[in-house]
Amino acid sequence: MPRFVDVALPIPLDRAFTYGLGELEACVGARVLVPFSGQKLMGIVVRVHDEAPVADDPSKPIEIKRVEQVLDDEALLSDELMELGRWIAAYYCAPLGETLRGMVPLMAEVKRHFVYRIGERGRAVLYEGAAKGSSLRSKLSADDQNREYAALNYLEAGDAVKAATIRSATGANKALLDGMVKKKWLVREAVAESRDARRVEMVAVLRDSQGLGIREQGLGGEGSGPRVQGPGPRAQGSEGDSVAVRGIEPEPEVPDAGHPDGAGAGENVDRVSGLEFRVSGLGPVSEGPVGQTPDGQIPAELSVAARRLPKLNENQLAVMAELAGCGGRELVRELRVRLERAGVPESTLGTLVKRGLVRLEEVAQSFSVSGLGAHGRRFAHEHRLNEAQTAALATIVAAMDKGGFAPHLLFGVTGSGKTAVYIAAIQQALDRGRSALLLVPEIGLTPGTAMHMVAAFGGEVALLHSQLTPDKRAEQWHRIRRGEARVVIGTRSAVFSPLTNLGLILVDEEHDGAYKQEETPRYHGRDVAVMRAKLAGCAVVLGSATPSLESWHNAERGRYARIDMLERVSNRPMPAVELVDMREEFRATGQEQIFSRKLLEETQATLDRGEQAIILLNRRGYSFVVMCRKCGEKMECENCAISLTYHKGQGSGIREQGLEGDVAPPGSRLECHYCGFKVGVPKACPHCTSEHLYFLGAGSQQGEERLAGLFPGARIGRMDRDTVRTRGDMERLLERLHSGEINLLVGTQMIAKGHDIHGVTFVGVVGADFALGLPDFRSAERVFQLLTQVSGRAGRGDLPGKVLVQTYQPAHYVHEFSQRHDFVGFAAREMYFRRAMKYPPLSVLANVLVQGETLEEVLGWSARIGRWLERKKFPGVRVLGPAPAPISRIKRIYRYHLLLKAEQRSRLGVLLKEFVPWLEAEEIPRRNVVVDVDAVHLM
Ligand SMILES: Nc1ncnc2c1ncn2[C@@H]1O[C@H](COP(=O)(O)OP(=O)(O)OP(=O)(O)O)[C@@H](O)[C@H]1O
Ligand SMILES: [Zn+2]
Repeated sequence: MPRFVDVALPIPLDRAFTYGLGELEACVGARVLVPFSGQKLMGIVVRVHDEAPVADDPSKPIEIKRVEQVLDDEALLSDELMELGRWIAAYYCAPLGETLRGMVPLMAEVKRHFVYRIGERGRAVLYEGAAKGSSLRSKLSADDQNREYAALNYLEAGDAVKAATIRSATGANKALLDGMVKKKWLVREAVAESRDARRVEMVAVLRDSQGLGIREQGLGGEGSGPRVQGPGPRAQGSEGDSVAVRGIEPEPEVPDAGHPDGAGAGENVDRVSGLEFRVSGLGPVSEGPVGQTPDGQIPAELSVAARRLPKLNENQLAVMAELAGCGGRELVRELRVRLERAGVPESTLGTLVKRGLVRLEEVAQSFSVSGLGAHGRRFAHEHRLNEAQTAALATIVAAMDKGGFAPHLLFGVTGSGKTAVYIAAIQQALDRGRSALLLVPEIGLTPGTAMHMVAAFGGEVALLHSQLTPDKRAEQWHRIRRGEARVVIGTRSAVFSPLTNLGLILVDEEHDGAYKQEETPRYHGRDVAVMRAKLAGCAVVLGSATPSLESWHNAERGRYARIDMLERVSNRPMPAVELVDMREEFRATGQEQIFSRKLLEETQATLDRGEQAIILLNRRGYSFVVMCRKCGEKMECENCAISLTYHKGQGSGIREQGLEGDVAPPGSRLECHYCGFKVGVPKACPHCTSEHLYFLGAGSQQGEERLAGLFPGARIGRMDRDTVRTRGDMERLLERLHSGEINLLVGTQMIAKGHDIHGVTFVGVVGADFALGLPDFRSAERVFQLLTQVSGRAGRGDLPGKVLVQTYQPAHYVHEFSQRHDFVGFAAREMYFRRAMKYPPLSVLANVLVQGETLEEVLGWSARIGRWLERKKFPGVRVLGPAPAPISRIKRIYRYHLLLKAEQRSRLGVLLKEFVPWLEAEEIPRRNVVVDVDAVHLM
């Protein structure tokens, strides 16, 4: 028996620690509790071995500490994920323990109790036992054997149950249960002890992944013929019994049942009688490349192998149908109301839970499952994939079928219908018995994509977003690991989901900076996704209308296969983009205005036509600079080297004529957007006591106020981080846009994110090229992305769109290319600049950020690092700096940085390998020196 384990601990040290095991057993990838400098820490076993550590000084033998507790019987992190963790730690120069900690969201589980679930082997035993009687070879007494069977029976439905509950129901005590865990009949899991009952409610979930073969066919579809988008039945369960199930088909035009005057009793009953299980024989699942059928349909995708068909009475069918009709899950509270109206007894739900057809889950109340019904119906209108989509899908499916690592860049213009391709591709992965992962930059900002997925895959989706509580996150994690959720949608850390048998990884809006983690480990979710696909040996698709130059470069070098979708769906044209030269505008009007005459005209015309307009003002707040007219000083944050932003209060007393020297309305404040620091608006300049304060630069709040004055009849909405704080806020705002309740939307770059609002025909852009002046080599790329993405919101419905961009730099090449929707041209031009300046992707870059509480120590450390690098002269690496970071102080922390530019990654690797030990030897604290490999944000 191995005697030692090496444990990676969540501390900023780049090594593992050896502990003795004693009588305990542990495997690589399991969590353990160990003593560490006076405290108890949870770490992950990275090696199990027999090599006693040798002391440097033999006269002082090392005292080996013991592992206190092993928390997992099996590896929590699979070999694949452990390997990924090691790669991240090495590539991003991060301590392994801190890296692994971020990969398992279960650190909150220590003081928890255990629950038991039936395992695969337990099921086999149960069925065999039923057929042949109990095993004679067991050492247990006949009574204990009976208790074991009773426990298996009790757990058969698959739910997780506490030991105490099992004992009272079956007499099996904890020792007996743990014996069963050892035999792998049962699985043991740690879960949270207590829940805050007020914040949690129950959701009923259709258990379709359990081989029951029941799927809703579509929400409002016609119900026949193969369809590509939307929920379709798929292969599940064992292959043995070939039975195809066409599933439950709710009738098309059922009104949103959640609506008070919606589904009455009659309608629900109608829906019940409309149910049908059609069973037919079936051919093999999907042979041959998809997309080669003449009509562009996916062949054989309706093939479903189901293990057994449950017999249900009418009431039970009603509940199943109701659940299927709202995407496979619904709040129990809501469901009850509707079932009561339909005259279905309350106990029916309980019966279905007992029969294992429906599962109850707890959700935090903030998770708005309710409303999915309405969303589901809106999303449900399905499209037959067009030629480009079909070809894209065929390429992805071919890669999946060929097997092995296959990276792709899906370059699809805005409105080309990438989401439908994602859904179809995920479906194909599931049909092949494999799992799929979809990464999105931020679920809260684009709830649409997630809703589409939930509508399409119902209970098989695990949604991992930032608003999950640690408990919820842990629960989702277990669900995924058990294979109950084979489709994971989430933000960057979802790339660590414990999915097995991955078939496909999709990264939507792969250019988005939100994929970059700005704390240790500073990984890039997109690049980790590619690595995960490599380790899993599966296909990966990075999708965007404005790919990052990194991915574009990889495609040009042939590392990624490129898939193009160059046209919008349904022959919709790209919007016409026009520039307004704001210097001309000033000359003509003699006034500095936020909005040009042309922009106001176009907005008015759009509203007059009954269409919707969007106006981008990419700064939040009212004014983003407050300056003294007399001494010229700007109001800065106490903690950061950043101008304070003026946020206007909502109190009365708003003056129409500017704000100069005036008291701001009640509730007004100056705010730092980096640290959150707030102060009241001073009556006089703190530097020179002059009363002439000057408010410059219009943010979205001012934009809204001005537009309200200019268009009194407009129904205005604002979308920025002040008005949208939660996913719920965003969902409500989008709902009001979809319904047309809002016809003029003003906001920051949030409005540019993948929203698909069909009524928008005009987009106005104010001050977006301001960012061209930022000291970051990616500034042109970012402005191009923003212009293209925001333009992409126009003309997504039946009417064509128009875009007006106000600029002070009309000659900049960003405008030239974005006006023509020419990403390829832009990329070529930008690549030329990157090559000349040796910037990524034509070099490898790491940002070494030195930070500390006093300027002296920061200067001292960065100077020493600079001198060391100069002395070492690492070949193939250029060092820029040390210099103050563009934002030289944030949250009272001083910041200096050095940029390392290497011709090849291996050259940078050589440097970094020596750098970290050198820091340690020099006693420069690790947490004060951040090494940001492939840095995205250089400010
Ligand atoms: N084959 C199709 N025929 C008609 N409409 C389609 C088809 N496929 C998708 N659509 C619709 O086209 C619209 C745009 O699709 P989607 O939102 O997926 O675009 P996208 O490529 O993700 O764009 P963006 O990059 O701007 O987010 C949606 O309203 C979608 O329902
Ligand atoms: Zn600040």
